[in-house]
Amino acid sequence: ATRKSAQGPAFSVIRARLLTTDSSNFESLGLSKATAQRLTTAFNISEPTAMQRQLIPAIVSGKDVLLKDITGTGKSFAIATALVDIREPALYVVPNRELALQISGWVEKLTPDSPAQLVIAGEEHHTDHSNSPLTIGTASTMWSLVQNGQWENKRWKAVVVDEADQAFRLPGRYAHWKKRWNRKAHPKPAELVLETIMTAQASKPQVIMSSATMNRPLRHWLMEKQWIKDAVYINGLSPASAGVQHHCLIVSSDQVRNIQTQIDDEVVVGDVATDQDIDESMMECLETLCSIEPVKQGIIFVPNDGSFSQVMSKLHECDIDAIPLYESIAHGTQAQFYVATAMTGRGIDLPNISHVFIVGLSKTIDDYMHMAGRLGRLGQATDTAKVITIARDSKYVEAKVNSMFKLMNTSISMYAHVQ
Ligand SMILES: Nc1ncnc2c1ncn2[C@@H]1O[C@H](COP(=O)(O)OP(=O)(O)OP(=O)(O)O)[C@@H](O)[C@H]1O
Repeated sequence: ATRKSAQGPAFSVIRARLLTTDSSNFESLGLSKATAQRLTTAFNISEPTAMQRQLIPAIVSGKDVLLKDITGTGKSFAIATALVDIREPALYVVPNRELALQISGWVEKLTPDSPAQLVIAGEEHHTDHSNSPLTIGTASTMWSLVQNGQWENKRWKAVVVDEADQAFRLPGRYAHWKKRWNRKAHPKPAELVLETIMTAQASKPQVIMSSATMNRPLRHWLMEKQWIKDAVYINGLSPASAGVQHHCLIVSSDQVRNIQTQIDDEVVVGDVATDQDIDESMMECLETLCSIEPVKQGIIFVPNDGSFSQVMSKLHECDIDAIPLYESIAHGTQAQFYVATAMTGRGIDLPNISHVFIVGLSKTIDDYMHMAGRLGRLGQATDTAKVITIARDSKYVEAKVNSMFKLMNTSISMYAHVQ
């Protein structure tokens, strides 16, 4: 189907559910026999998902791609696989070094003789694989290389921006004009890196933008910039993961209670304002949840880097086995709990996660979806999977959380052990 957009050029809309052709293996999608075999031997993966059946041929065709599908459907994995198979200079921009390391781990398993070049902060990652076709890194580190005159433009055949909404962080529809001006005056590193590439190259590279939460304004902004032209738009529409329970506990100094869901229909739109501190009552609630819940492995999301050490030391004081998420990704260290922020946990895929704890209100709905999206990936059995938010009792907390869940079309379940 082809749809004419009022604000941008025409682009193809392909919906995974409309698929009719036979595309039940990776070779039939355009990947080489060697890559298809490697997927089976190294990952035990032989059948593409519905979304991947659209995505891989689109990448192989060399067209620009806009990709949206729910979290955990194999977007990053399929993009990396296709780029490895194409073997031409490709740049893969990610929001955090954790995701860069995860993807480069996949690449190493796919092509042990040609590991990706990493462009991320941290001396320990500075291994020279500059002859490798694939470069993976964070926009902030790439931009500092550009500024220091150390950036090597390779005449990229393809440029990927994963978690594109996070990379460009356009102001929301209801953002104050000051915020809009500020955003214009201070472009994000991903924007600066793409400008650098587009200016340096005579022919535009293929551009692939992906995110579970890529909205229409972002798509139009990308087309206005002319970074995306005549793109294949893949809206995966995978069914939301069934079985994940969402709870929200409201904590004050003298009680922990379930959120009230029957409240006046007050809709709070736009970014949810959040209080960034974690107080003693919230920490106690977290500690209790960590001990009473049957957690196989859990991710604890904290509001910011400042809360990190506070949460880590409290968990250690209580003998709870917790480490920063980065340590697990970078060094393969295993623990029962991993601590992350919304930013450092974006896109991370860990197979055994049974619980997500979000301490403090999510800043935005998108943040919530990405944090909760560490669970129920690719239809894993999720009958005990839980996302539990621990929010401080404050004036509009009920209205904010309820309107957020309403907009996500997700229901909040009552948590059994409290009133
Ligand atoms: N066709 C497939 N069959 C089985 N497993 C797959 C397939 N494709 C990818 N996977 C696995 O699915 C997991 C999730 O993949 P990935 O992290 O790429 O998802 P994502 O859609 O990018 O997630 P997010 O939106 O959270 O960034 C990975 O562990 C990967 O090995």
